[in-house]
Amino acid sequence: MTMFELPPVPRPSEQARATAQERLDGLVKPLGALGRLEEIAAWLCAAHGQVPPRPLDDVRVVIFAGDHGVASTSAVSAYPREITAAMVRVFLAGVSGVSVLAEQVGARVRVLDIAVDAELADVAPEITAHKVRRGSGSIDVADALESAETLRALAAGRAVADEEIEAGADLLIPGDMGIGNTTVAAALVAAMLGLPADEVVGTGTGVDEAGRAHKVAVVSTALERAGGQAGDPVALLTALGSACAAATTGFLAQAAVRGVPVLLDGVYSGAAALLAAELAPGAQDWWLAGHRSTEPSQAYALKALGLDPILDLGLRLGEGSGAVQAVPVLRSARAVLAGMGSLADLDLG
Ligand SMILES: Cc1cc2ncn([C@H]3O[C@H](COP(=O)(O)O)[C@@H](O)[C@H]3O)c2cc1C
Ligand SMILES: O=C(O)c1cccnc1
Repeated sequence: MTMFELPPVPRPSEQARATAQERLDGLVKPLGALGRLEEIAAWLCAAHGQVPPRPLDDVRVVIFAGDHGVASTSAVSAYPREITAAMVRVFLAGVSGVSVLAEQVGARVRVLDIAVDAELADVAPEITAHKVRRGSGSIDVADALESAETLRALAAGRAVADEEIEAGADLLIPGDMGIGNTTVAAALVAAMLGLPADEVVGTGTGVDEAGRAHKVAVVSTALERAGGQAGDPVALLTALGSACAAATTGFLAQAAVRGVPVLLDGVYSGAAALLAAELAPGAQDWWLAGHRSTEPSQAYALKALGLDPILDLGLRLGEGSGAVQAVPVLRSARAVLAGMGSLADLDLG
């Protein structure tokens, strides 16, 4: 087991959750009539240790961008590797899918070049402050990273979570950008959960059936090459992950260590969450799943974490685009607790 020590994850307040449930039961509605909204309201109270929970005004998306060697050496995506760097410019220009959707809910978007296979320091120096390397290794033929790079990427993700929390984040959302990353996510989930490649590989950006079969072969080869590291998340990230996967893992683990709620997004944050929960036991108590991706590995990851997606819109974009759309649901859950009258005050004439 690779040594990677994290501070313990605090427990959300069970007392606040119970108080919230009592309050919800007394609101002016039939018992349980607000369904999942009630569960989310109680979850937020447990996270904040108070009833009602605090407003979720400051929502921050962090996009971890990087290239994956598999996309250079093998046809695993419907789009070319160069899209990754090009999309970083789109995020900076504020016209990406997640940029537009985040604006709808007043969330900020920050993009970081963790391992883009291009020189982006001239474009925006601040985005390369946590860069680990240019591209990660092609997992079917070599390790994705050196162990020291994995540790650096994990530390970078943790440092970014700290930066955002210290700047006032009420809610964090991980985003991803990296052509080929659904192949890496599938490999990580398969290795963690002991599943065959064929169960977890999806069509990503839209490969056809032959393309999916090729992805299955690539993931199977990678799993055979890396064999038997399921119990060691750091070794798994080194062998089958990428710098972005490790940074996202560190980000999710550190948010939990700091007791700050997270809305997970799609397939990439699902895979990272599985690893982060292994590194930081109890971290999943601080996360909600924003939406269900069409990628099968996300469903396995969420099930293993005991998380049930809030939205199911058939999205397959990533970037944090699904999670940001669940933000209004969380705000509604809070508003119900903060504003509804009580059944006891009902005037029955
Ligand atoms: C223009 C464009 C914008 C994107 N934004 C997110 N992704 C998403 O698609 C990629 C993963 O799918 P695959 O494994 O099939 O390559 C990642 O970059 C992910 O963030 C995009 C993909 C494209 C083409
Ligand atoms: O759902 C996702 O997260 C996803 C699906 C396909 C491609 N990129 C991301």
